Amino acid sequence: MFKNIEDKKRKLDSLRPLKTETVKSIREKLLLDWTYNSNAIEGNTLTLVETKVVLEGITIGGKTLREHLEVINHKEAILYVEEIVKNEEPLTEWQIKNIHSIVLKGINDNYTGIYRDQNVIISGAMHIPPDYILLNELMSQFIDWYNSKEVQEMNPIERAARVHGEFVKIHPFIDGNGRTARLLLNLELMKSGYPPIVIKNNRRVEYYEALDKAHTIGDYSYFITIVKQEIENSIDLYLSLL
Ligand SMILES: Nc1ncnc2c1ncn2[C@@H]1O[C@H](COP(=O)(O)OP(=O)(O)OP(=O)(O)O)[C@@H](O)[C@H]1O
Repeated sequence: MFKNIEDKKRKLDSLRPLKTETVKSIREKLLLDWTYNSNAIEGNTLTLVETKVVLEGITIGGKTLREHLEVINHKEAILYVEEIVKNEEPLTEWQIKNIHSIVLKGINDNYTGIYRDQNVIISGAMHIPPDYILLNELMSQFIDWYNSKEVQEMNPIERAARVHGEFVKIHPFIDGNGRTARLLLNLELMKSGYPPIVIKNNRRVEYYEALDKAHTIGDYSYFITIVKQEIENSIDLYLSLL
């Protein structure tokens, strides 16, 4: 099921140490694409080029402060996730709250790193997130599940997809769940030596439908397929330039 990607990853690993300038430019590209697409999925109207300009420190006329902050915060959250990977830190509720705090910094400060105190629905989704009263218990179970032998022995690609899916199913925060889930997905992939992936805004509908399948009938195969395709795209980018 994962053989193709594992072969490609081996090919990439055999080229290590990778050329530093090439790696730097690919990282910059993925960082920009990831930030642009993840924010676009949740409704940010800045284009790819505008997102790049904002990351260079320039403001875009007519765009809200919130949209600018979403870009700046997302880049900072990626840098934070890279540090977690570098320091081999474990996944904990505390780390998830830290990532979320960066995503929403200056946007919704009353709720940064704090579980929701209200019930929510995900518009367009079949699944209804659990009652807020249950969140402490469910998030603690989520971490126990993650640390279980079954999950730790899973193929890292499947584990990353399920971490995203199970987290966003709980929907612990009032806002920013999607962006945090995509950061957790890449955190998990990067911990296992994979490059980060970009879930493209133009695949949004397919992505939502795949998550709906996972949440309603427990079938993760559709979502795992999307993750696999995007890993191949990221690895191909490296292989094409190295
Ligand atoms: N059928 C679905 N439709 C839309 N989103 C879904 C669906 N199923 C799961 N999701 C997940 O929920 C996220 C959106 O949740 P919501 O609309 O509550 O936004 P949010 O919590 O503010 O997160 P963000 O703004 O970062 O996307 C999506 O990005 C996706 O990960």
